[in-house]
Amino acid sequence: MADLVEKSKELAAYAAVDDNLLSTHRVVGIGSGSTVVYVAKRVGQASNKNELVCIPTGFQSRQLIINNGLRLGSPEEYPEIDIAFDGADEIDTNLGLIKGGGACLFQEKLVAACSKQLVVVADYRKDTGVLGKGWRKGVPIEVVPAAYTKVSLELAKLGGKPVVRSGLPAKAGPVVTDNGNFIVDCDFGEIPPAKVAELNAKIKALVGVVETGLFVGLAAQAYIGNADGTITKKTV
Ligand SMILES: O=C(CO)[C@H](O)[C@H](O)COP(=O)(O)O
Repeated sequence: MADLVEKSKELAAYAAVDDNLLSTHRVVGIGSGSTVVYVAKRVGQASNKNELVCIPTGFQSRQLIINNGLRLGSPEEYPEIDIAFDGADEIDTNLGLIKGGGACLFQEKLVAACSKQLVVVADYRKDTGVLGKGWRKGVPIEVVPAAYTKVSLELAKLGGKPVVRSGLPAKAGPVVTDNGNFIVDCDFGEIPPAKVAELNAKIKALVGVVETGLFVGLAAQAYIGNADGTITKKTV
């Protein structure tokens, strides 16, 4: 099982890079998570790797860029990104996403918003069709620490079950993001594809919320590695 999942991540990532990284591309966003490890490896093998600048979505992503011999840039220097590759926790039929399992959702959304094209790479477990059906419950929400109790109360009024993400067993207390904030994982149950944008807007409107892990209208394509060694390609 673990081998199948790992193989499907590699399949999806390699195919996504091989199909979409063009010789004309110069600025490439590199997402976060275990599937993106294979993206960074494949970009590091590209014939035009020395002409690329790679924009990270967090600490892990920076390390992947450096360790694969790629040139590191920042959204500050490169606010226009040709293409970005990133993982997802769940993918719906409109290519709406839940992201932030690795607590990198703010920088992931920043890079996605700067990119002309976001290509999602994932194993078959993430292709849930409807957000909120996956094994990892809840929408990750990055919240300024001083506001977490206020925001949690308001998320409950929106119908969610908020839980501040704990750092245990590595840390007693909340997970702290690369931006110094907390993550509140809020379970809203199943979110129909047509309702994702509305829920995202309601959460974003709460004072103290930095960003949500709901990605709406950002992904252009998804590459899903299947357990049988095939790839499902989805576009909007
Ligand atoms: O959003 C993310 C990190 O914040 C990841 O892309 C998401 O959690 C998927 O990770 P993986 O490829 O390890 O399943």
